[in-house]
Amino acid sequence: MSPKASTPQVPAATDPNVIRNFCIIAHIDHGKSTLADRMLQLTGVVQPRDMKAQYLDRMDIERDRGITIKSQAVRMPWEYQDETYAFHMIDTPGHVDFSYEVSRSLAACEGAILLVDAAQGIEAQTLANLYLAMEHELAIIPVLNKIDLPAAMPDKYAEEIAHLIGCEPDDVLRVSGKTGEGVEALLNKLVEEVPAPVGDADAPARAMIFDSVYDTYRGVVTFVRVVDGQLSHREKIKMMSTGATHELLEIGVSQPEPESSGGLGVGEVGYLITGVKDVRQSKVGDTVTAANRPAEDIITGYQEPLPMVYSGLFPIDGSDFPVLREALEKLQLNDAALNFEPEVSAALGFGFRVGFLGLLHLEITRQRLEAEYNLDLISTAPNVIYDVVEEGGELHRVTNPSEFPDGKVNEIREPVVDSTIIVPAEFIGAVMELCQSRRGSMSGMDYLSEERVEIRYKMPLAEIVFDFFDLLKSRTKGYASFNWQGAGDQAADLVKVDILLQGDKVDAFSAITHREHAYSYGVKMASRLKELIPRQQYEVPIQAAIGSRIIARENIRAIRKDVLSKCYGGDISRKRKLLEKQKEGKKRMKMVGTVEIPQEAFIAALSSDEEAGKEKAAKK
Ligand SMILES: Nc1nc2c(ncn2[C@@H]2O[C@H](COP(=O)(O)OP(=O)(O)OP(=O)(O)O)[C@@H](O)[C@H]2O)c(=O)[nH]1
Repeated sequence: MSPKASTPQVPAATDPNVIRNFCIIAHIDHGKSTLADRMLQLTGVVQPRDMKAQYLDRMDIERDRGITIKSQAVRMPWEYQDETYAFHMIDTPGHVDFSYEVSRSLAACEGAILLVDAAQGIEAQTLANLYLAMEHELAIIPVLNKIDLPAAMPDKYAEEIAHLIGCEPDDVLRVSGKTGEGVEALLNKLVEEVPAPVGDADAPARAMIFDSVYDTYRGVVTFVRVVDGQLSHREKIKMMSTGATHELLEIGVSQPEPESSGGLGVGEVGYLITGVKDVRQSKVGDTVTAANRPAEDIITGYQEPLPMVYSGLFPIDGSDFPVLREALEKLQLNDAALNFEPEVSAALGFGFRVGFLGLLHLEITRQRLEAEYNLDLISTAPNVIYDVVEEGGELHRVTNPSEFPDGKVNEIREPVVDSTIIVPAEFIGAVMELCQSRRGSMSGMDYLSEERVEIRYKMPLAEIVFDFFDLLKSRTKGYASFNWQGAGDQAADLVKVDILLQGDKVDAFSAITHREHAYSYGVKMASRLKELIPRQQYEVPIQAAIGSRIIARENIRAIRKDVLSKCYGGDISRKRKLLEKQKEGKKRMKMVGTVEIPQEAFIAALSSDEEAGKEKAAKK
């Protein structure tokens, strides 16, 4: 292919035969960033004087402040047997909530380094991504890292990895990202083992988006891998899922600082800037083509990011509602998976029903809303999506327990997941017991080595979203690693439990649970609320109900709180002060039916068991 007009640093449309696209699959802390540092150094793209630990991670921080572009894909030159090769190292998000994005990053590569800490062995998260890489038919380069550690057991873990991917233990490379030992050999191995990209240079352009990020100054920066043809500076491009067209204001590669070029050709990985302001116009998995000569077929595998977990977010101070709306809209610019719609709750006022990819996604979003936008929020208990088939055959997608139909239903379906747990063999019993108590059914078990096993369970998503991982950790002394992926849905015996105060339903406390767990949920909520709601001037019954059937009941006894009782003598100003204070307190009460509930009671009742425990202890 003939090179096109280009800036001096980066020739556009490099010969695909010298391109090697790879990613690094590793568990947190197994040393991905440190190894990447050594590669940047050895290939000479970062000069020794500019080198700082975790170079690429630091760029993230800068990007968050809007200064530079995050380096999702770094280009590095490498001399091998008198030829200069171009490596593209592509970053993969690590967490299961973002597994679709992981899959797109893998689809942009031909090879993957499987990086395993030589003192720890492989973990469930790594395993899940390894299987994904195998599905994409990537060349796998197994590598043990941290061999400089005294605790390293490379022979033992080389056996484990060899057994897992079907190679010889001697094929497993041994490196130290810290000292640099073995890294050069690894780079040579990448040239030898990772296939060059294949594509049709003369066909209409097709490039797959594997990441897109919002940059305050430059708008959306889209990372693509060109499959066929080529994309050039200033040309009009088209997003194939939406048909929207944009002009390519800038195109280039990161090495690792962004450097613009004349274009990108077959097999090349780089970034595009079009000036759009919203990542939803540049979605991960979508295909980019040239507007004046569009391709016919999209690159397969595109999926809309689908929320798996829903939760209601309400500002504690009702007047913050517009701030919350604006904040969510801003976050959405950089998070195509976040979706929300307004929700009104009788108990909590105006807020939003927000869909998330998983609990981590929820936590990150909530933290960002609180930290960056100074919001105090109540989030309702997260729930999964249920398909409810009513008696007449009508299908309801229920994302909020309060929408659960009251009438008779034919069938309720809930999402299930395939989960993988890796533990030392001594904990098999504990893991099985826990999974079974969460309605899991075992789908398999394999010994990775004599001491470590991989256990697979099919489980309802609703059973793992809350506290499953915490329980798993505590029952396995912290040794378990856990991963899951969606596996469709199945029918289940589920019911809605309502909580009533003085006979009125409190929508924020309604929950959908398995029939067997309904009773314990009802009892728990009723007794928790009894503690949290102050006595009123009349008796207040708290009830838990399935439909019209009451399954649990507590009473808050009547009392009139006399704030002046301790105020002896005639100091009128002190009395006034106490009465003022009482008035202030009342302002923060919410009226639910005829019952006044302090805001704090909602927060405490909706917090997890663990948090509730902490709060209780703090009060004491
Ligand atoms: N002794 C030794 N320590 C290493 C080596 N590689 C990484 N480390 C250390 O292991 C820890 C984790 O390394 P990182 O490179 O941050 O690991 P990571 O996988 O990128 O971690 P995340 O960014 O959290 O995903 C750091 O304290 C490193 O200094 C190595 O080869 N030898």
